[in-house]
Amino acid sequence: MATRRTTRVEVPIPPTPNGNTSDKPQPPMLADTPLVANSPFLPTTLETALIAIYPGTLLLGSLISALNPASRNATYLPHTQAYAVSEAPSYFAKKSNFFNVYFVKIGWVWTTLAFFLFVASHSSLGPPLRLKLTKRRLQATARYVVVTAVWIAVTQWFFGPPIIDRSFRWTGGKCDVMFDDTRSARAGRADMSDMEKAFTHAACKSIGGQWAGGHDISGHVFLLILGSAMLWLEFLPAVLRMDGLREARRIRTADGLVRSAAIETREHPGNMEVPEKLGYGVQGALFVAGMSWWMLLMTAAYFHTWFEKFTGLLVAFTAIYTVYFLPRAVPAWRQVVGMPGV
Ligand SMILES: CCCCCCCCCCCCCCCC(=O)SCCNC(=O)CCNC(=O)[C@H](O)C(C)(C)COP(=O)(O)O
Ligand SMILES: Nc1ncnc2c1ncn2[C@@H]1O[C@H](COP(=O)(O)O)[C@@H](OP(=O)(O)O)[C@H]1O
Repeated sequence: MATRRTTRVEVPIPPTPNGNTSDKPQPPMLADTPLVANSPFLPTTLETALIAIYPGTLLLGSLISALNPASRNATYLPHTQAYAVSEAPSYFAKKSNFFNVYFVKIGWVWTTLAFFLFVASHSSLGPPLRLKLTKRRLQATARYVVVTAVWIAVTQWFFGPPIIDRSFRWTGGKCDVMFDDTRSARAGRADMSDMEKAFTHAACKSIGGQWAGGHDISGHVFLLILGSAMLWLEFLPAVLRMDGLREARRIRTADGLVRSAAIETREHPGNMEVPEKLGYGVQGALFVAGMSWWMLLMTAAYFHTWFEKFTGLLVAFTAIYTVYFLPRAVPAWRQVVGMPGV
């Protein structure tokens, strides 16, 4: 059987505060590992740059809609969160566009496929394409389950209507059904429970009503940021040959002190097997993350108000922070979900 070529990455161990240096890999003894000054609650410089792409994309989209004459002349309809179909300023401004229907609308399927292709095929998590449960694979799955639970709660179901629909109601929105009195709309209304009538956007649309009056967090912005940020933060630490996203991350250890994440890397502190080729898993995740970026830009340019997009970003960032950053500062939470590449 062919074996994969690997590169061993040595992480330079800087001098300890008392001036000692170590030229051999040392066992992960906390007392001997260097302390780090920065807070474990904060992302590294590279992570900050990666995260800044998201608000940057929302700003760029708003700029496109403000400068594009076709957008400026089109009529924006707040109850559909879109421009009037007959005046759509671009193919991507139509809800029926191919990428919306077959990529975003079933976005969690693509994110899930890309995630598990990566987890099953990348050698940093376990033997590629072999059904072996490793701690890294289990913890990656735990991260996926938590992020998926947030996606379900925000967009699909949260002990009844999802959070997006509940927050719409809390901010004064309602289902306006006055203006559709067709036979099918009347039949739909008769079939529905009182709770459905009052609460869900999907049910409101199905009876020909208009979801109007409240704050409608952008589900597209939320889903596209949540899914793609999860993929980036999973595969970047595993493929980077530099310490930008891996060892430069700071964690709080059991003794309450802050150190480099390298000390929790198994086998040898600071060392990790890094395959030379990207492989299908990383390529798949890159493809889904790239498509998500493009659709995020299109959503930013043609749909929703800026505040609805901003709240979509905020909710997605809260979930990403809880799963990918908070564990660094909270050892008990790190035991459950781990850290990618560690
Ligand atoms: C409340 C907590 C629940 C706890 C449940 C535990 C979770 C365990 C996870 C188990 C694995 C789930 C596997 C999921 C596999 C799938 O992906 S199947 C369904 C795929 N569906 C989608 O991809 C739909 C994506 N679309 C949307 O979310 C919305 O359409 C939208 C993009 C947000 C936009 O909504 P609009 O209505 O168009 O505004
Ligand atoms: N990039 C995009 N391309 C096409 N339609 C988009 C879109 N972003 C948002 N929309 C549409 O705008 C509406 C609000 O989206 P959301 O709240 O999920 O951000 C949804 O309409 P429908 O619910 O009528 O399909 C959604 O399909």
